[in-house]
Amino acid sequence: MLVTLEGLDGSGKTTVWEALRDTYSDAVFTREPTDDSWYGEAVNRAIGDDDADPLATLFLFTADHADHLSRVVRPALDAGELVISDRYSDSRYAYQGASLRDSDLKRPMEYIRGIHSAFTRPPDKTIYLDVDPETAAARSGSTNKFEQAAYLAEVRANYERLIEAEPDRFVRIDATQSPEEVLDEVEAALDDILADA
Ligand SMILES: Nc1ncnc2c1ncn2[C@@H]1O[C@H](COP(=O)(O)OP(=O)(O)OP(=O)(O)O)[C@@H](O)[C@H]1O
Ligand SMILES: Cc1cn([C@H]2C[C@H](O)[C@@H](COP(=O)(O)O)O2)c(=O)[nH]c1=O
Repeated sequence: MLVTLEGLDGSGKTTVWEALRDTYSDAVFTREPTDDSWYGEAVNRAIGDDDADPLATLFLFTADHADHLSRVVRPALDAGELVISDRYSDSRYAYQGASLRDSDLKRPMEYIRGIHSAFTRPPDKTIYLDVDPETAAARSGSTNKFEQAAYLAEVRANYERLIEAEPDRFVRIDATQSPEEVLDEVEAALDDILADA
């Protein structure tokens, strides 16, 4: 089973993902962008480059996803493992959907979903840590072009569209709560997900 954690920068995904390692010690913990491949390194260069072309950036993230799928996600799922990924394809739909809003693409999010549909493995469940863009930007420190409240507001609107399209896949958690409360709710959600599997 593939469970993903999604949300704005600073929503607390990595804090939760790290804590879950103790409780679900048999699971495979992974993330996007990957932190152990040259594809991930290329993505991180694009994140840090204010002049990086948004369409080129989409394809770098998508290449990293293809490598992540074939090298980590599919083998683990084929072996019957529980995979928990800190960010996954929805990040691309939400973030690059916003970055490409003023491009020549008519419907960027649909275009990006179309590219993925030919090869991706969709998540079985997605835990969405919901936080307002101002809190997200403040917590993340606004250190790069993605961590800006105005941009994150567009990203959040895209996440809402994704949730509206697939309400059964998403579990929304109020991520403005304390870290302890957020973790409790995520663990309860994950227990329910695994019990229903
Ligand atoms: N529920 C919370 N309440 C207040 N602060 C939090 C909460 N969860 C995480 N933080 C703090 O917010 C900052 C960002 O948290 P974290 O790295 O987990 O977020 P993230 O969603 O993984 O962000 P990014 O996507 O940018 O990596 C950290 O300083 C963390 O300690
Ligand atoms: C996977 C993915 C990520 N992003 C953005 C979101 C963040 O601002 C950075 C890095 O992610 P992290 O969780 O802070 O390490 O990249 C994106 O725009 N598109 C994606 O597909």
